[in-house]
Amino acid sequence: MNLDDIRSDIDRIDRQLLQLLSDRADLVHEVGVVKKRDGLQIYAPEREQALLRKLVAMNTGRLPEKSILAIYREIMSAALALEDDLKIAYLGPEGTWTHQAAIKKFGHSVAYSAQPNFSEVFDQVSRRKADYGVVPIENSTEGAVSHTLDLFVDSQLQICAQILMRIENGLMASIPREQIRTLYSHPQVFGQCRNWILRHFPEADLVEVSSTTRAAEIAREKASEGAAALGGPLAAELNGLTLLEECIQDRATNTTRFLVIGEKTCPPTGNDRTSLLFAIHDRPGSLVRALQAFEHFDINMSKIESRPSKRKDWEYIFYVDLAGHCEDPQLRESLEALEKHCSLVKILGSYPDTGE
Ligand SMILES: C=C(O[C@@H]1C=C(C(=O)O)C=C[C@H]1O)C(=O)O
Repeated sequence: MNLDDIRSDIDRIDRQLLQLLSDRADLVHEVGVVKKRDGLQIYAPEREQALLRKLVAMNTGRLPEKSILAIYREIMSAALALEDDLKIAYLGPEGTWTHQAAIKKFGHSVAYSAQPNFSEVFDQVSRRKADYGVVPIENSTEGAVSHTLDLFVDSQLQICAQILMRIENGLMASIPREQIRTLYSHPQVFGQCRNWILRHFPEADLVEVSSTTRAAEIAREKASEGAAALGGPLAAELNGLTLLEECIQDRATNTTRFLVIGEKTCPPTGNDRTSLLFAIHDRPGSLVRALQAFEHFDINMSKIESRPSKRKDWEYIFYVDLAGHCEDPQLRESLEALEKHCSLVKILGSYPDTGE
């Protein structure tokens, strides 16, 4: 076949694809009508998850899993945007890792709303100015994002999905490396790059700012004072900075887990994770007995964190992640057992235990 013949075949397939996409959008619209009638949420992370898994398993062609996921993310994003003016709040400005995680989950067709800090993200969703929020919860190198943990204590919002994202930070500036005197970044990123900073910039001042994109803005504005930023490539690109070095985090597999927060949690998918917080009575053995509630019902606990309660000095709140959905009978029973040892138990949500 010559080039013209092949291209005319591609044109024919594109016409079919377009028709199929349009037919698909009509069906998603029908689903939307039913959901609105029945008072259901338009966005269904459990359905998206199942669909993506099924598509990847069905795929026998030459496109890799990553491409199938990216293409379908955008197809679903476009369909969602037609149904509802879906708005997603995230920690801005544009280009932060949280923004990139939000796009990974919701695609490019929905609306995004940049917020100056995590509490504003919670606030926007609580006041229904945004439908969902995206917040980081923990990083595989630096650990918990404590501000996010604290915000869950007084919030009525629920977790409905998680996003796992590989974080590759870089050094960015508009000046040569030798002129750098001050490094700007988010505290989490300083923690992820601690050894690299000690090796390469032991003398530099480190200044914590609200986000990596804010750091990049300052690196642009204060270049003449020797400013540089640590963050993601998108923040560099949006601020016209040069990436002087890539992948500077101390661990190559540096990954952040982000949460999608909304008004409702997600129905069971068969592979779920449940997050909750609890406070124990101040007496000997309380924590052991609380945790035995999980062991007794054979529930796997994949994570535990503690934070000061902020109500009373030296009183703590524990955050745990459990395998399973809060509607699973076994998990329900273990939570009932847990309540006997606690002054507070709050389920933060159950959601698919995958990262797409
Ligand atoms: C179509 C649905 O609604 C939304 C759109 C989806 C899609 O485009 O496939 C999937 C899940 C939902 O976020 C559905 O729930 O089935």
